Amino acid sequence: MEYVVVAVVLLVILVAGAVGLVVPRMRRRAAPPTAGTGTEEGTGTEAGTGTATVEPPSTELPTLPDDLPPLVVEEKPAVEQPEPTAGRLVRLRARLSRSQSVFGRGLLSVLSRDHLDEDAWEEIEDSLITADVGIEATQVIVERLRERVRVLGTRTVAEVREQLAEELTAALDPELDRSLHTAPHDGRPAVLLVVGVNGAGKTTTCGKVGRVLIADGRSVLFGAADTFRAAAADQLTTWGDRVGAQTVRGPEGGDPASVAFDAVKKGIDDRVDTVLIDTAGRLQNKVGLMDELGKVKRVVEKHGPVDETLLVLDATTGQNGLEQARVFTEVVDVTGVVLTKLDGTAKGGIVIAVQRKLGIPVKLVGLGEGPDDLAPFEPAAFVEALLGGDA
Ligand SMILES: Nc1nc2c(ncn2[C@@H]2O[C@H](COP(=O)(O)OP(=O)(O)OP(=O)(O)O)[C@@H](O)[C@H]2O)c(=O)[nH]1
Repeated sequence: MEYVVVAVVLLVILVAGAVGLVVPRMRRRAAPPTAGTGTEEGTGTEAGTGTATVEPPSTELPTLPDDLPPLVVEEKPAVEQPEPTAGRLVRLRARLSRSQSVFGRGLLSVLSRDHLDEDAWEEIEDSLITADVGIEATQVIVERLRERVRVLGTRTVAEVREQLAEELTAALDPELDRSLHTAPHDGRPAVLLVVGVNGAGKTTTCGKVGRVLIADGRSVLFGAADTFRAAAADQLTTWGDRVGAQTVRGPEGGDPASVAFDAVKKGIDDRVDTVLIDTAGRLQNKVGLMDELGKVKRVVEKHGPVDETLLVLDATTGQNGLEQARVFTEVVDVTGVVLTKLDGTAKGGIVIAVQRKLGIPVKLVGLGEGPDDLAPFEPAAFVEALLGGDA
C-alpha cells in the first residue's frame, strides 16, 4: 500500500512539472513582438535599456465624419522663366510697326516722290508732328535732313529714308546711359522707386522688371507703397508670387513712406539684391503728391541713397503726359523714363519728345500687357520699327 502512495505522489509531481514547463512556453509564444524593433526579445524596455517605446503605426484606417469640408490645396503659382531681354525690342517691333504703319507708310510715300519740293517737306514735318515728335524737335530734324539732302544731292528713296532714320536716332541721343542700376552695393540692395500717374503702368512695370532680374539670378523684393487702393497691393503681390519675389505691404490707407521704409529694411535684413518700390500717383493735388513722394524718398534714404527713380509714362496720353511728367521731375530726381503702351498708339514719336523735353533718358519701353512685353530701349532699333523698315 505504501508503494502505491509513493507512486501516486511521484506521478502528481511529474505531471505538475510537465505542466509547469509547457504553459509558460506557450504563453511566451503567444505574446506580441516588441514594437518597432523587429526583434523578439532582449530589446527595448524588455532589455531594460531605458529607450522610449515607439508606438507601432496603426494599421486600421480611422473613420472620418461625413460632413468634412472639401480639401482645398493652395497652390503657389510656379515661378516663370522669361525670355532674355537682349534683342527684345527687335522681337517686339512687330507690335510697334502695327501701330506705326500709317506713319511709316505716309513718310515713305512722300520720300518716294521724284522731287522733294516745299510741299513735300511740309508733309514730312506734319507727319512727324502728328506722330508726337514735338514741334521743336521736328523742326530741327527736318532742317538737318533738308541740308543733308541738298549738300549730298541724295536721290533715291532708300537714301533719304536712311538719312531720316539717322536724324531721328540722333534726336534720341544714342550715347545716353540707359542702363538700370539694379545691382546691390555696399552690402545693401539696390533701391528703385517707381513713380507715375495712376494707370500709367507702374505696378505692371515693377512686375516685369522683377521678372527679368530674377531670371538673371537676382533676388527681388517688392514694396507696395501704393496704400490708397488695396487692389494695387494685391496686384503687386500677385506679380511677386508669379515671379518669385517677396512683397512687403501695409494696411490700406496706411503711410506709404512707412511701407517703403519697411520694405528696404527687410531687403537689407534678408540680403536681397534689389528692392522695387511701387508708389501711388494721384495727381488731383500737386501739393499732396509732392509731400507724399518727397516723404517716401526721404524716409527710404535713411537706409541709403535711392539708386534709380523710374518715371512711368503712358505713351497714349501724348503731349498731355509730358505736362504731368514734369510735376514728378520737380518732386523727385527722375533717373530714367519707362514709356508704356507704345503698342497702342500711332504716336511713337512721343519717345523723342519725352527725352528732349525732360532731358531724361528713356530706359525701357512697354509694348504690351504680357509679362515679357517690356524692352530695354535701343534708339536705332526703335527708329527702324517706327519707320516700318527692317531692323
Ligand atoms: N497695352 C499695354 N498695356 C499696358 C502696358 N503696361 C501696362 N499696361 C496695362 O495698363 C493697365 C494699368 O497698369 P498698372 O500697372 O495697374 O498701372 P499703375 O500705374 O500701377 O496704376 P495704379 O495702380 O492705378 O496706380 C493694366 O491693365 C496694364 O496691363 C503696355 O506696355 N501695353
